[in-house]
Amino acid sequence: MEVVDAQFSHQISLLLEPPSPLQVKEYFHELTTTKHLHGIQVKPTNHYGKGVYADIDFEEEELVLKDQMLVGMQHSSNKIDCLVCGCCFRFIGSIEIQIGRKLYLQGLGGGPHDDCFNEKVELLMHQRLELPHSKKFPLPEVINCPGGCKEVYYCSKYCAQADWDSCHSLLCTGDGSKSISNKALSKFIQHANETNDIFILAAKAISCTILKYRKLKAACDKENQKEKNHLSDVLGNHNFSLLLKAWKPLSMGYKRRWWDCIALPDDVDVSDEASFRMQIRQLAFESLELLKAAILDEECLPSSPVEDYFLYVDDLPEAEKKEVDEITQPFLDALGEDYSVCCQGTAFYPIQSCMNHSCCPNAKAFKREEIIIKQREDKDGQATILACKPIKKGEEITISYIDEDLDLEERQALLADYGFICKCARCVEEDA
Ligand SMILES: C[S@@+](CC[C@H](N)C(=O)[O-])C[C@H]1O[C@@H](n2cnc3c(N)ncnc32)[C@H](O)[C@@H]1O
Repeated sequence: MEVVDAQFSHQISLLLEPPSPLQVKEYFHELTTTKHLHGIQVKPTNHYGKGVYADIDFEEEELVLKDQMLVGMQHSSNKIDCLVCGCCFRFIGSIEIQIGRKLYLQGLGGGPHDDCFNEKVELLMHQRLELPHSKKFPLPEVINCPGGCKEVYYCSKYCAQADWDSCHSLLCTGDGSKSISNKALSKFIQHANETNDIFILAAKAISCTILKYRKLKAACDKENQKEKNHLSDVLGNHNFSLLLKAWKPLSMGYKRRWWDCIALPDDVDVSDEASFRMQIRQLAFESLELLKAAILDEECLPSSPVEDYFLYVDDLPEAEKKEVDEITQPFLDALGEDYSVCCQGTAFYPIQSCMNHSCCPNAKAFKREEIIIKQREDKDGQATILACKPIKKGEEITISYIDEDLDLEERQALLADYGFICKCARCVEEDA
C-alpha cells in the first residue's frame, strides 16, 4: 500500500487540498440552486471561514432549510438500544421488537432475569407476544440488507437500495458484498469498534466516493466508446478529474485534519498534547490500512418510540392503566433508566456544517420528533433548520452548537472543544 501512496502522492495531495474560496462559492451556489434551497447563501464571513446567510427575510418559526445528509452512522454503542434503518435512521420493526431485542441483547451480558421472563423477552423479540396498545405506535417493517449481512436493516426497499448503491455494497460483510475481502472488512470493522467508531463514518465517506466515481466513469466510458476516444494518458487525467468530482461534496466540508482538531480528552495533560495527536493520527492510519485491504481495488438526538409508548401507557385512564401496567411494568423495570434511548450517531450535512455558532442564535436545528410535533414533513435523514427569531435578508444565520441556557463559563468550556472562543454579542455583554 505504501508503494501505491508514493506513486500517487501528487494525486493524494490534490484530493486533500482545501478548496479555494472561489471553488467553495461556486459549489454552494450550484448546490443551493439544484436543491432549490431558496433564501440562503453560503459565503465567507469576516472572521471565521464560511457561514450561511439569509437571502430573504425569514419570520420567526419559518423553515430556513432542510439539509440532506451525505453520509451518516449510528454509533456502535447505540446499536443495542435502538434498531434503526441503516439509511435514514428511523426506528423500525415494532415496539415489541425494540423492547425485546434490547432486553435480549442486555441479557446476553448476564442479566438478572428468571427463565420465565427471558422466555417472554424472546417472544417479544420474535413478535409472538403483543403488548397492549402497541399498534398505536406503528413502525416500518424490518427489511434485510440485500447483501445478506444481518448487521444492517432498513425501513423500506427504497432505503436498502439507496444505501447499497451509495456505500453499503462495499462495506457489507454478507455473501453479496462487493468488497475485495470480507475477512479484511471484518478486521477493519472490529478495529473501529474497539478504537473509535468514527472510522466507520470515514469508511462510508470513502466508499461513497469510490462508488460515485465508478458511476461517473461508467457513464464516461460509454460516451468515449461512442467517440472512439482511447488515448490512455488523456483518459488517465480524465479519470482523476472524475475522482475529484466524486470527492467534491466531502472536500467542501474540509476544515482541518481530524487528529489536529479533535478535542483533547480530560485525562490527557496539555503538555502531552503533541504525543496524543501523534497517537490518534497513527490510529487513523492503521484504520485506513485495514480499510484499504478491504475495499481498495486497482482504481477510490431524536426521541424513541419506545419512550412514546410507555408515556402513552402511563397516561391511560386509571382503570385501564392498572391492567396494562401488569403486562408492561416488568419490561419497563427490566429496561431500567435507559428505556428511552434515542438513535445516536454522527453524520455530515453539507449546508448545516457551514453554519456558525452563536449563543444568541437566530435559528435552531431541530430533531426529528420535534419536527413531527411541529407538523412539519419529516423526510429521510434530513436536518431541519427553523428561524427562532425574525431574520433579515443579508444577516448571518447562526445556530447554537451547545445548550444556550448554560452560563458563560460553561458555554466557553464546551465551545473550546470546537476550537474557538465565542465572541458573540451575548458573550461579550456577559463578560463585560
Ligand atoms: C460547523 S463549522 C462552521 C462553518 C465554518 N465556519 C466553515 O468555514 O466551514 C464549525 C467551525 O466554524 C468556526 N466557528 C463557528 N462558529 C464560530 C464562532 N462563533 N466563533 C469563532 N469560530 C466559529 C469554528 O472553527 C468551528 O470549529
